[in-house]
Formats: sequence, C-alpha cells, structure tokens
Amino acid sequence: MTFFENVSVAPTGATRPVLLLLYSATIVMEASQGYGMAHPASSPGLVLIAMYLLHKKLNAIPTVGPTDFLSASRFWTEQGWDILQEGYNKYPNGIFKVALPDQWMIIINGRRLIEDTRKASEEELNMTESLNDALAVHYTLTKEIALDPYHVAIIRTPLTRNIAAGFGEIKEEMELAFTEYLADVKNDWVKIPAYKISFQIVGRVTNRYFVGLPLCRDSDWLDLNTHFAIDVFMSAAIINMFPQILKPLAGRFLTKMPASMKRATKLLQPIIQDRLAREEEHGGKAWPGKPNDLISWLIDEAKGGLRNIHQIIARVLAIEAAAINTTSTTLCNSLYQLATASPSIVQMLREEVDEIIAEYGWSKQGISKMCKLDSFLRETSRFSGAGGFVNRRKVMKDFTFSNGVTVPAGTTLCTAAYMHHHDKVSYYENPDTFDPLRFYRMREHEGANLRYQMFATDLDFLMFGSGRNSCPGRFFAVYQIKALIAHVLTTFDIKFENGVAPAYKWYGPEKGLDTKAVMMFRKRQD
Ligand code: HEM
Repeated sequence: MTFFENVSVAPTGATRPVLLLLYSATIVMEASQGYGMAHPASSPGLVLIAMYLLHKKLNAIPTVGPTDFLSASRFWTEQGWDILQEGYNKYPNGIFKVALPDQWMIIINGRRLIEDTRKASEEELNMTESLNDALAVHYTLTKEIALDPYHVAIIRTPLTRNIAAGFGEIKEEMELAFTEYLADVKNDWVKIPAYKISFQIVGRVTNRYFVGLPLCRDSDWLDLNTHFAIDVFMSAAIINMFPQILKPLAGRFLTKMPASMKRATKLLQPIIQDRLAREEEHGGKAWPGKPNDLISWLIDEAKGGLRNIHQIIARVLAIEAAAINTTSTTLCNSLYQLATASPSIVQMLREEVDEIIAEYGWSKQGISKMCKLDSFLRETSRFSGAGGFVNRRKVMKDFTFSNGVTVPAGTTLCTAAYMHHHDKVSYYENPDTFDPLRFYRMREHEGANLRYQMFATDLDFLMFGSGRNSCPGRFFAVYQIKALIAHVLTTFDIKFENGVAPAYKWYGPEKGLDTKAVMMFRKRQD
C-alpha cells in the first residue's frame, strides 16, 4: 500500500461548496500574504468579496475529475492519470483544473500556453514560490532557503563550469562504486536490485563531486542524503494537507529537518569549520589546497546571516535533495529501457561508446560526443520519464493567457509532462513508439545539433522544465547519467530475467518506477 493510498479518504460526493470555500479561503490568504495586504481576517467583509471574486474566476476554468473535497484524494491513485488524460484530450491547447486535497491545480496544455509562461515575469508567475509551497520549504528545509535561493546561481555557474575539471574524479568514483556494489557480478548472470543500486551509485558519484573524499564514501552521510529527498517530499505532502492557518504547527511537528541537521552536523561541521579557519588564516577566499567543491562554492558565495556553519549545512542538504533522487530515478529508468532494448540497439550504442572512448578517453568532451546515447536517453525520458507536474508556477497576480483565459492570483499552474510528451497530434511522430534515434535524426537537421541534446530545454521536452527557471543542475545530471550508462554498456550485459520491463504504476501525475524490480547483470561477453 502506498503512502497516498494510506491517506486517501472515502468519497462522499456532497461537499463541493465546502471544497470551494476551503480552497478559496486558502488562496485568498496566500495571495494576500504574497502582496503584503492586510490579513484578510482583519476584514471579514473584504474576505467574502475576495472569495466571491475568486470563486467566479476559478469557476470560469473547467474542472476535470472529482470536485468534492473528500473525493479529491482519489487523484492520488491510478485515477490521476485518467483525469489528466481526459483533461488533455478535452482541452487541447487549453486550460483545465483538477482538485487536489489541499488546492486546485491548474493545468495548461500545449506549446503556445507554455510559451506564455516563459514570457511571463516573476512578478506574474513565480517558480520559487510554487516550489516553496509544493515542498513546504519553510518547514521541510529552512525559511532562509525559501527566502534566498542563492544556491541556484551556484549550481548554474561553478557547479556546472567545473564538470570538465572534476570529470577525472567522477570517473574514478563511478568505477569504484560499480566494482563495490556489483562485486558479485562475474561471467554468470546475477540478480541486482536496480533501483537501490541506482541510488547507491548516484549517491557516491554525486557526493565525490559535491563534498569530496572521504565524506563521499561515509555510509552514514550516504544513507542520510539518499533518503533526505524522500523525507522532504513525504513531510511536505502531509503538511500540505493542513489548512494554511495550521501549517506552522503541522510543519513544526512533521518536519524531519532537525533530525537530519543533527546527523549532517556531526559529519559536515568539522569540514566547514576547518575551511572557515583556513580562510581567516590566509586572509581571504584563496588558500593553498582549497578543495574545488560544493562546500567551498557555498562558503564563497554565502552573505551575511547565511554565512555560518548551520546555514551552509542546510544548503548542502537541500542541493543533495534536488540532485540525488531525480538523477537516481532517471538512471534506473534508463537501465530498465536499456535492459529491454533490442540487441542491435545495444550493439549500436556500444560501438559508439567504444569508438569515442578509444579516441577521447573518459572525459567530458568524449561524453558530449556520444550523440546516439544522448538520443537514447532523451527519448527514454520523453517516453517513460517519471513526468509529473512540471513548469509549476505560482500565480502572483491575475494572469491572462494568449487564449484569453485568466488564472487568478494565489493559484498554482503547471503542465502534465507525460501527456505533453505523448501528444498524439502536435509534437512527435508516433509518440507512443520508443524510437531511440528520434533525437539523433532531429539533430542532423541544419542548425538543430544543439537543440535536441538531452539537456537542451524545449517547448516540446519538459523533463527539466522550461524557461529561465529550468533545472540548473541538468548539465551535471546529464553528464553523470551518460557516463554511468556508457560504463554499463562497456562493462556489463544486462537484461530482465523474463525479458520484460516491470510495469509502471501511476500515483497522481507521477509515473512511478517499480522500486523492487530485479535486473540480471553479468560481465560483458562480446
Ligand atoms: C535527471 C535529473 C534531474 C531532473 C529530471 C530535474 C528536473 C527538474 C525540474 C523539472 C525542475 C523544475 C523546472 C521548472 O519548473 O521549470 C528542476 C528544478 C531544480 N533542479 Fe533539477 N533535475 C535534475 C537534477 C538536478 C540536479 C543534479 C540538481 C543539483 C545539482 C538540481 C537542482 C535543481 C534546483 C535547485 C531546481 C530549482 C531551480 C529554481 O529554483 O530556479 N536538479 N529540476
């Protein structure tokens, strides 16, 4: 039984007005806080007018799926997929809303409306605010992270710029991690729990780059940060079931952040303390032997009250949470796809990897030349990537789309990635067919070489979001995943025992991987 099945409530079908009132009250309160308005409770008359207007604006957007509060939890079952697909089919290039237990989610369909969101200013549609809400960042992480996401610029610049310089270490850790976690794999087929292994290997490689030796091999540190993202998502899901007014109380008791901070402090405090002391000793940021890693980049950029040990530790945890879960699940999904690919496709990918490694060695440059592998992985993410709600934006002031529909301030909008990637008419030829060289061929068209690389964002490919807020860690994630799959291709044969990939399961908008699936590995035989 899943978390969401656990908390679902039997539908009653009779509470629609209550739902509307509850949503309206929540949205009115959130919108008023966003604009520094007087608290709505200070003027009940104003609240009623605001709720009436909001109700009217929300009513103008069609609803798909359950409309009553108690049945809204049905969305968090496999019915979520049916509801979204129904809305996608019914309103092509249009807008609809679905009821979630704590709010309306407004879904925008199609390229044209996504383009509108890209052009909107942060004062109109805001990604950070939507993330702060979705992950209850004030409570599950810290209020400083919610208020000042300076780490995004660090991921975008030093973390991404240093990939080439750090590639030798990434490669070393990758090989060691595979050797260690797949120690039993020899010439006979061995069963391997792919989901678990994906987290272990990504945890090791990511941490070698983020925090270096010896911490990247510390079992307590790895255990903490490979589970931390799940803790954040789970706590946020429960906190978000409480009405706005009770969230501070719920947040205080339901967050796991204090316990995680305690564990992290034991391991990180001495490292940060030592680096701050060296800085002081040498009178500045540059000192001999300074590690070129995430801890140093955070210390270099932290300002004012954010420049202390506690705040730096919280920031490291937050970045690990953004990086490890997403990269591990993408790696696992890619392994599932590779294990069921035809021998000719595997052969083709191997030839490409072998030739490039022979010419360029294991380097960032070599990895970027693996165009067939890149296409295979981008297609895997398009075809069967976890999807979910992407391009989440909080509506900061009433926003009118180019099709004339207005979404009210205080609501949240997004796009359903899977439906967009499988659109039957608009974007991809035969979208329900897995075509490993789809993007390779598209890159051959004049001027399109860079446009269809795996990390390139595009109105038709939403794995990393789109526009100015698209994922800043996507370059690191893609180089890592490509290197890991290239290593698997050169070193192992893989398959599923019965030749069939495990079934996916839908949870609301998410296409969930089978976390218990067992794959077969043996040393490469050809
Ligand atoms: C395959 C792996 C990954 C996937 C699929 C992924 C996906 C995403 C998506 C969909 C968004 C939202 C973008 C939008 O709404 O427009 C996002 C944001 C973000 N990602 Fe990633 N991500 C991945 C890896 C990483 C890594 C490795 C890091 C850190 C090194 C990272 C850090 C972030 C951060 C900090 C944000 C928020 C950006 C902001 O506030 O502007 N991600 N990611």
